[in-house]
Amino acid sequence: MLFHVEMEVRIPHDLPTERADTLKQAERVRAMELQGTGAWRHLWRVAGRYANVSIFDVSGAQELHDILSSLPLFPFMEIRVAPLCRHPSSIHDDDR
Ligand SMILES: O=C(O)C[C@H]1C=CC(=O)O1
Repeated sequence: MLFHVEMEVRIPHDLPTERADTLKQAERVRAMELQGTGAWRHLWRVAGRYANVSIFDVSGAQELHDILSSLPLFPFMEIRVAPLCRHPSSIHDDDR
């Protein structure tokens, strides 16, 4: 099942830089792992914002929640999720 996910990162200004950098590095490693498994199918930076737009391909809402809530930056992210289904006019075979 596909989900459109938008993540906005809001790291508090009083979080020590070292801690923030460690979390960002851990997030990067985890994001790359999840892309490798196919669960995190697409990842784009939103221009001009510390935000991304992503497509997740997971079994359902519970798996998506488990993945998102275990991300290192999860405590500092505002996340919006939209479930996706196939568009009848899509010409792409992998839109499901
Ligand atoms: O930078 C972000 O958008 C937040 C997060 C998502 C992937 C990653 O590496 O960090």
